Amino acid sequence: MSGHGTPIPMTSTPCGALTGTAQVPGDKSISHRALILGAMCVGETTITGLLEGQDVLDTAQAMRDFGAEVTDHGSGRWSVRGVGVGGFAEPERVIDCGNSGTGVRLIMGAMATQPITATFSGDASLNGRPMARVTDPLALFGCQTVGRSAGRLPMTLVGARDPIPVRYTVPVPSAQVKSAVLLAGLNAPGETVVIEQEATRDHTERMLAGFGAEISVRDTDAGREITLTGQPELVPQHIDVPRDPSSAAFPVCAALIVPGSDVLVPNIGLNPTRAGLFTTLREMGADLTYENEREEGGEPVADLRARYSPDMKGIEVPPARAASMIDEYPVLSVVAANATGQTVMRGVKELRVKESDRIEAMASGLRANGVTVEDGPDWWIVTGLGAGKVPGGATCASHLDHRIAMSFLILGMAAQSPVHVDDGGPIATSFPIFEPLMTQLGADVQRD
Ligand SMILES: O=C(O)C1=C[C@@H](OP(=O)(O)O)[C@@H](O)[C@H](O)C1
Ligand SMILES: C=C(OP(=O)(O)O)C(=O)O
Repeated sequence: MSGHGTPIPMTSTPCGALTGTAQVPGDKSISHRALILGAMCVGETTITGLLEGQDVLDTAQAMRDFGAEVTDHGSGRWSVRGVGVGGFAEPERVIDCGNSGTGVRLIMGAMATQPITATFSGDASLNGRPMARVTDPLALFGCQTVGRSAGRLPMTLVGARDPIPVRYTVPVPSAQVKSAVLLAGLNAPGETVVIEQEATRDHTERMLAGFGAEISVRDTDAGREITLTGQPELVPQHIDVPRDPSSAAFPVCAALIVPGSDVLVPNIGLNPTRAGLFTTLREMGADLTYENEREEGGEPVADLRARYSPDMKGIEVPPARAASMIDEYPVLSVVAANATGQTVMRGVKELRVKESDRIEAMASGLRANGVTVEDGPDWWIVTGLGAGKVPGGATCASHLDHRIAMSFLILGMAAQSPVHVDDGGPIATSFPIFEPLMTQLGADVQRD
């Protein structure tokens, strides 16, 4: 959904202990992929636990625009009657991906090797994000792009009539770029090979295998090499979407910094390409345990239990861990402000090209609330004040970025004075039940 409604200013007031169980919604990355791959099968894919956040709803609408039948059966149950690999219809209107980088980049990949033309756009945040990282490799398949010179949306893609498979080394650590190339490779004859120097979330590879594609992964000196055989007949699946570790991060971090808290966050996927935050928090001394560890649908899953941890210490987060916690640095910086010593985060320049420049957004909001932050092109350092010592009291800009808005609301729960955000509207893109869920745990989060 393009554009953005009236801003929703919000305030988080310091609260008493957070307690109870937090049932966070389905994984956003997996939800997008389930809809897109469902649309590329002949037959009906069924999905349970789909995240019904705006980002995913925009992908559902896009799949309808490309000819798939996407039905909402209520309570997170959805079905997709797909059109098969190479069967996308030419959309009659602009594909509006709203706020979602994952949505637009994966869908561009999926249509790039089909003989159709589509125009893509989004909100002011998405239209400011780099797209050449996707259109460059898609050009190798024979897909043409017409658009703004800076490689920004809106832009039109003319899909390749006779696609050729590619061998491509992803130049930035990005699961979205990797996935776009793999989805384009689906409709190219022969083998498409993607090499990533740093491992990023592997949901596309896992799901392609689940849908019956021939895909193999091996570790080489150049990195992780993924080989996909094009033009398979994908087989419809049932997908039970696990709960999102990136959403779980918010109640977990809140519990660690609010005195007396004890919160259970059940059924969280702990795929190693996603779980870096939890490892980091434990290294900082967080009382965070994995209960009932098990495997579900080939993924490691556990119930997370987070308890107030007043003695956390800042650490240097290993840069090699960045990809596995890339969306969690904003909320980590809030925990870091409530720890003692410095938390050093390096190798994170990708944070500057998310829904906002997340280093800049967090650094300026934290400073306004009394926290010392230093930053450079691909690093930032938060100097912790210790448990409960953040003054708070400031209004922070969310810059159309859900994770920034939620992070500052978490900051307010453990600060000395309330913290305000200028617009909580973007929270609905990934975590539409954030407010009631946090309130039910005992937080005081209000719309102004
Ligand atoms: O593939 C995905 O589902 C995602 C990949 C990451 O983006 P990049 O690929 O740009 O790192 C992440 O930040 C985003 O929230 C979801
Ligand atoms: C970066 C994110 O999403 P996207 O790139 O899909 O907009 C996110 O959810 O934090």
